[in-house]
Amino acid sequence: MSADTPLTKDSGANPAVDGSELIRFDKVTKRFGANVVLDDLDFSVASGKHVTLIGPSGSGKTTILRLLMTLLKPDEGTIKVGGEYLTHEEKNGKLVPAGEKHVREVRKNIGMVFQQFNLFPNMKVLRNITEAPVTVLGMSKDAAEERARELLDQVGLLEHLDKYPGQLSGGQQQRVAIARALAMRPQVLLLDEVTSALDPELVAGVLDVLRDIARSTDITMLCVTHEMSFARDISDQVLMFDSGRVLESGPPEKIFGDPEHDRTREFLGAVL
Ligand SMILES: Nc1ncnc2c1ncn2[C@@H]1O[C@H](COP(=O)(O)OP(=O)(O)OP(=O)(O)O)[C@@H](O)[C@H]1O
Repeated sequence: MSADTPLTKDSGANPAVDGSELIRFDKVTKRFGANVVLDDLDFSVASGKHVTLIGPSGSGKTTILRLLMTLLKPDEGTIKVGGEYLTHEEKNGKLVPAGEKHVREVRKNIGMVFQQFNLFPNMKVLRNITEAPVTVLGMSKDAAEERARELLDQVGLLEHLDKYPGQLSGGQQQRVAIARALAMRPQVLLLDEVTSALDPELVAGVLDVLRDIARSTDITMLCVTHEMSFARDISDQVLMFDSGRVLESGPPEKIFGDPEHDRTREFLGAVL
């Protein structure tokens, strides 16, 4: 299957690239009061692919990531990750709202990096990374520390493992946050505008780390970004959102080079 397999419901089935579909939104609607933020949304992401969500402010991109992190619940529809319902579980042949234990299990497959880093300020860098693997996955402290060192090396921060987050620049903190997310060995990494809180001179270092991860691992990435050249570099697929729906999708060269919709052209004209 080629990387330009369409993802919208209007374009029919979306078989996964390697046969496995990692994320599936099925008729998902999310409202905040009268504001319909996601409108009967269908889309899926194939395992190992890097998918970027673009679109105007308020079009629902971050809401999608927050639903996947179970920070929000859909009003209608279902979400599956790795073939398991995130929003529901099957009991006695019936689909019922998911319980906490089920949600925790499915969510182990998902890592997220937030705009604001969200590191634990009172823990040193190494402990920030080992904490969840030890407490949630039950890894031994030694194994977790070995893995944390490998990851810190990968994000170029090995010499800072004994510092507190407050002693690091924003860009360095964000690279620690990336290492922390990867330490849980998630199948999918969610990236929510991870450079938008950074001083401009720190952006490139973080994006380089993510480019390296995209190139060197088989992790699935779902990324919300306003960094269009980064999106062009790492994406197998770009989804253009408008008013809570996928307006169009395709490989970056198509979306950035020859979009179908005027609305996409206008949006890209404003941000590029
Ligand atoms: N907790 C909330 N309560 C009420 N409204 C919300 C909440 N979270 C998001 N919204 C609204 O949902 C809509 C979509 O927000 P979302 O953050 O998903 O958009 P976005 O496409 O990521 O925008 P941006 O590019 O500006 O981050 C917006 O109108 C926003 O005001």
